[in-house]
Amino acid sequence: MKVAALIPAAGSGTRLGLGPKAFVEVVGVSLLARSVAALAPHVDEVVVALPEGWTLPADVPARAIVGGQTRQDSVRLLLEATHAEVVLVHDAARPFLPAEVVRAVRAAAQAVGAATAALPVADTLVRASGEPPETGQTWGELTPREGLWAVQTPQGFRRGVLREAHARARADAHAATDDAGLVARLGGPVALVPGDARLFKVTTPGDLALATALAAVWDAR
Ligand SMILES: Nc1ccn([C@@H]2O[C@H](COP(=O)(O)OP(=O)(O)OP(=O)(O)O)[C@@H](O)[C@H]2O)c(=O)n1
Ligand SMILES: C[C@](O)(CO)[C@H](O)COP(=O)(O)O
Repeated sequence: MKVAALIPAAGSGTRLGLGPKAFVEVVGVSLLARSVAALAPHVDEVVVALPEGWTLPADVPARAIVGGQTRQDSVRLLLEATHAEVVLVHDAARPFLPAEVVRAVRAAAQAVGAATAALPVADTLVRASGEPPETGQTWGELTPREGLWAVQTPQGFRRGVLREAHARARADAHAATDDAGLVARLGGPVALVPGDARLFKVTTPGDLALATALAAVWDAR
């Protein structure tokens, strides 16, 4: 059974503020190169969605397409660019991807049809309320965290399952923040596979500082 890694990397990195985020380097290696290196040994091919006008560095073992306006568009275009039976969708912005998570998501996707890495929420959760001018947002309503998981990538799918979910979302003009949610929206089962704290998404300058510190340990493994 052919397996492809699909890497949405076409974002502009607005919150980080350093240009297209996939090309930002952590200790000399880009987020994209780190994500591709983590997935390539586990799959038959790696396909990456890049911002228009950007090219894949020669030492990154992948095939590139031009991404879309949103992450959801980029993943839909990636799905059209492969014939693999199973796909692993992984954010370029999550560079520290343990091999055991890749293996577990792949196995669950093959067994169930859809699976995602995720972690049980460990913090107290509250919905913020209002925007008072001087103090900012205030405590609104406490949200019980029991049973809540924070969703990561990789997310694995039988390709037909995810194609159908994207087609239906497009027909309904439905936007979602991830791909497993599109499958769940149609009533399909999605397995939750234990992720990893190191698999955080590099989103803000604070995350980049954390990534730089972690890279020293990660690269010495
Ligand atoms: N049109 C888009 C938007 C996002 N992504 C990718 O989806 C992943 C998660 O998106 P995010 O972390 O939000 O990245 P950006 O969109 O670049 O960040 P920002 O929202 O701060 O601009 C990233 O690997 C990003 O490159 C993509 O392929 N195509
Ligand atoms: C797919 C994702 O990483 C799962 O947590 C997340 O939803 C991406 O969100 P973003 O706003 O596109 O970064």
